[in-house]
Amino acid sequence: MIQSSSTISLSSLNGNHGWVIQKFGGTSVGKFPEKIVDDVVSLYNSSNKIAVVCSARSSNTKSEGTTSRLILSADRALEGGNYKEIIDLVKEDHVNNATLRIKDPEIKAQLIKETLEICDQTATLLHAATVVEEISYKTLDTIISAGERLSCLFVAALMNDRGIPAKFIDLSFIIAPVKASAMDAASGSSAKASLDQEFYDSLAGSLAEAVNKEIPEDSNVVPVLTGYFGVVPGGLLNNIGRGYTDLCAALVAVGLDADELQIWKEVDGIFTADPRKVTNARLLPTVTPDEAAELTYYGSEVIHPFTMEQVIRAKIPIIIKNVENPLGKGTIIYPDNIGRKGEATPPHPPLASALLSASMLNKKKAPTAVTVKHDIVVINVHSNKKTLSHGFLAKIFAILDKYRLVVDLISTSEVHVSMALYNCEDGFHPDLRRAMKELSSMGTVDLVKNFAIVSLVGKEMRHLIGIAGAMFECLAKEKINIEMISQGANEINISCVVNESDSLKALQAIHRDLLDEVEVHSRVAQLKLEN
Ligand SMILES: Nc1ncnc2c1ncn2[C@@H]1O[C@H](COP(=O)(O)OP(=O)(O)O)[C@@H](O)[C@H]1O
Ligand SMILES: N[C@@H](CC(=O)OP(=O)(O)O)C(=O)O
Repeated sequence: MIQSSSTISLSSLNGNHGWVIQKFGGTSVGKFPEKIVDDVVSLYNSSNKIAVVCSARSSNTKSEGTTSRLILSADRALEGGNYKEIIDLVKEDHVNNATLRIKDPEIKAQLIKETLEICDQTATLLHAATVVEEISYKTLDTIISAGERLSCLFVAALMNDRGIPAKFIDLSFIIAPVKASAMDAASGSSAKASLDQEFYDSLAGSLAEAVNKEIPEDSNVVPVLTGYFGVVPGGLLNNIGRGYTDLCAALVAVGLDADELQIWKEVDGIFTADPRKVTNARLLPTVTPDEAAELTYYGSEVIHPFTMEQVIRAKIPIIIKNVENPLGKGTIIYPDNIGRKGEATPPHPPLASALLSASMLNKKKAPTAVTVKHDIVVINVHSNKKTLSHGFLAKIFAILDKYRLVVDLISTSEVHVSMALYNCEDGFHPDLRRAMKELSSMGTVDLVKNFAIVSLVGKEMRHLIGIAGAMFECLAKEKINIEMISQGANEINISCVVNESDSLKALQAIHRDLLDEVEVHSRVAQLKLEN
């Protein structure tokens, strides 16, 4: 295979031939597994040692994928419903996939046998849950682990089938179980659970050990690691959430002291806006970890936010690339003020900017991207106290905390609080209803749905006076009503809540006025003249 310089990993360009970690999402495994093997893994494994980390298979969208099905099966088991039909769907999907895609009869038979075993073990676990009428976070995590085990068994089999020697490595048991005390068990919590840096460092070490044990140093066998990495304190789903495979890949990269972490998706990288919604959206060559985290949190699911801290601490760059376009340059996520492994720290920003031409400066001082988070509800609480009550906010947060509700945006006065929260249910999530009931003891409470959060993100926005005004002026011009406004404490995000029905118009108008290249130059020059 011919390699253009843009396709070779950054590490091999630097003359290193160390580990490169490649993470593949569930929809890529579902839709293009042959491309993963033939076009991506084979492109890199002549120049680097490759470790592959995969998520559970989704044949269409993530919400219909294996992890979502397994979570549904657990819900069904708890309600005493028919969990078996869900497991049968998972079984059928994986057996059909193996039958269709694996050519070698021996590899195929072994894969189908192991697939059936995992599905049967999961059904047994679900049956046990129906008997005890309870599913602990550990049980739920073990149920969802089936997704990554099934998917990685398949990917390893496909690689072997297509001539790339590969070995399946199950990371489900990498973490020693945290023994819950009788008191923890009674309160349903795991008080000693702590996902601190010490935990992550030791986990990264264990992940590297698992790889080194299975793959000898001079071997060309590609380890295929389950993106599920065991029962973390407090639960993987509970404490890290969906998208945990990115974090797994990051910790593998840290443990193996990799030269880079590649996150393979179905888009060319990170764009100035969702390219499906904004035709002029531009691919960004680089973004900082803070920008990537804000974009993910506010609707552009680029990378799990916990991933960045771990790899950047180890000075490992992250590259987002497209499985369908492996020759593309992708987007590099790395801070602009920290040197990469083996490199000196780059010049301090003022010195760096002094070297840039005036036109480049104009280009730099613009927002980076605009994003929309859908399925937002707004809760308004109006205190019934006639005088200032210092416990008002504390009480509200205690109630939200009790129901594990996360507030995306908040605006407050002494007696009034408006909060925007994510709610993906058709109606309202039961915990949201319960919280509303408790909040109503404090005053008048109303809950309104069908909103979206529109966020403008960019590290340069800290120094761009007038940018908030420009964003809101743009929305006013489009006659879009703004329900709430907030500027993130980190100053790289300005967000507002608008009606869901206006969200696409808002996204496109903000991109046109503040991110389209031609518009940005004149708009930013105008902001400078005004100040
Ligand atoms: N700013 C953005 N840049 C790139 N993709 C974005 C952006 N905002 C939203 N998206 C959407 O995020 C999705 C992420 O890519 P995809 O590979 O499908 O996700 P996953 O790997 O999680 O299954 C794409 O469908 C893309 O349209
Ligand atoms: N399968 C898991 C973990 C994951 O990371 O998925 P993905 O890489 O497809 O976003 C989930 O759906 O949450």
